[in-house]
Amino acid sequence: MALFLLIPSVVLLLLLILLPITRFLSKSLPLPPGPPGLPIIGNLHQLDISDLAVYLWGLSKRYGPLMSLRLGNVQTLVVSSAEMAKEILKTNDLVFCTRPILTGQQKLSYDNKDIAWSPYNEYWRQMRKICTLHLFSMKQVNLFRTVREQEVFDMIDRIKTRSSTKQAVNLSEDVMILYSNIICRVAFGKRPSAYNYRKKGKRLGELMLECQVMFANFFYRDYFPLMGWLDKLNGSIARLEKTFKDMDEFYQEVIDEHLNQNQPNKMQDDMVDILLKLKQDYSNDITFDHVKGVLMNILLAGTGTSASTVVWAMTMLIKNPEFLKKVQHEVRDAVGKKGKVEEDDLYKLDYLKAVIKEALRLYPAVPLLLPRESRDQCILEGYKIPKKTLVYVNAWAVGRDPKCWDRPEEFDPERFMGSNLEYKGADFEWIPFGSGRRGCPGLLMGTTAVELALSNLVYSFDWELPEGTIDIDTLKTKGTVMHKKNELLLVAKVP
Ligand code: HEM
Repeated sequence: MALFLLIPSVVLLLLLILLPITRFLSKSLPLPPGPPGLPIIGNLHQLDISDLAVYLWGLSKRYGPLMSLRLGNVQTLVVSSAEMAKEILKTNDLVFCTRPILTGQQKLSYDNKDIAWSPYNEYWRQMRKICTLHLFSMKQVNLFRTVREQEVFDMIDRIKTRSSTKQAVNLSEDVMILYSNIICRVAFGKRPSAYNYRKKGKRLGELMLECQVMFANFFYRDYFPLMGWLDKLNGSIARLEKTFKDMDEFYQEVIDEHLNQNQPNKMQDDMVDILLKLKQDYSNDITFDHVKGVLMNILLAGTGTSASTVVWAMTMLIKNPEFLKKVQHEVRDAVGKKGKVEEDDLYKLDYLKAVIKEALRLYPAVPLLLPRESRDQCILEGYKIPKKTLVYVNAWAVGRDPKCWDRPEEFDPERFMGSNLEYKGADFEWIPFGSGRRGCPGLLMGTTAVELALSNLVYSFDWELPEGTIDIDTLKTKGTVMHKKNELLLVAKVP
């Protein structure tokens, strides 16, 4: 009996002694190394935001795969190797699975009532579970198959018309139109052009662009809480309010249209219908603001990411014609003279999938993933990571980690042939969709739409550089989604 009482007492005593010691030790541990900064602003003045992922990758070669920066008041960690990405996204996922509160994102997500920018909490857990089941599941993705096929075949027809005049095709523009059409039809039941009649308001495409600008905008209050007044003074807050109001009017119009049972030409069960049904079923938890927040995620997360992936894949294929030939051979062989690639054919196209994976390794659509924030203090590799540290996982750098990739700068789809690297994010040397609790829930929807478009592009045309063009540049845009900066202009020839 005495022993029965003695053992727990000893354990308790040890805990009482050890806990303060570990706390003390972890407090005295250093932060990960990083470039020295200036008082008050820290490293903010050094950041080259025109090509942030590449700039941070360069710095990490000097300071290591766990690198500290101080952005104004905000302690920041940049992660640049597969090994350390695994520490953040898997081993310590529960510590790093919340998002920072950022002014632009907070406003445009109705106070984080969305999925992407919501902090990690009970609301997010429920909403993500519900949306994964009802919006992003395989069953749901399959339901929208006809929309994807119609839109891709329409794009191919448009390119065919232009190819007969030998005009160069602006693939960046065509592919962006394609994915805006697909996402709007899947989400609202209509193409975006249906909303372009708006006289007072802006067109939907312009509005979406404005949201992206606001997401990437520098708000003083995010880094210097006492200097938020500067955001008012320089007009950032007024611009954000205006963007919010325009978007809100748009969502409201779409919702009113869906609530009106008599609307003409209505497609059955688009995403707004599903969200409105969920709002009814979970009337205590889901409001119109939640519906609008999730709509914002679908609109903005689903278009640019897929479009940039197709454009980078085509850029890489044109720059490496031997791989273009191989992938054309695979697709044309598998599909024969049918005239188009349908979704049923995609399972036969291993080489095409390898091309897309390799393009995503070298040009991940979201090169710094979405930022995370630590929910608690934690120790990594003997360094202290304080609570509320802003965390960037640099997928651009991870995809080029020489410890994981042979000839990392070379485009070679064959490295993915026969490899079991999967999209789901379990392999940390390749994380274009992130991983763990906050990994991309739209992965299946995104990859299916990318595979269908790319396979039809290489099946239907032979591609050449326009006359007088010697090579294609790989300059990138700034912002969360990394597009090719200069539009991809190519000549399409019907074989
Ligand atoms: C090629 C296409 C796509 C790529 C490369 C991509 C990539 C990503 C990445 C890197 C993240 C951040 C993951 C992290 O922090 O670990 C993300 C999050 C997210 N993506 Fe995607 N995405 C794509 C398509 C889509 C589509 C089609 C949708 C929906 C229509 C979507 C919806 C979302 C949402 C809602 C989140 C936030 C998840 C959360 O915070 O819980 N994505 N995506």
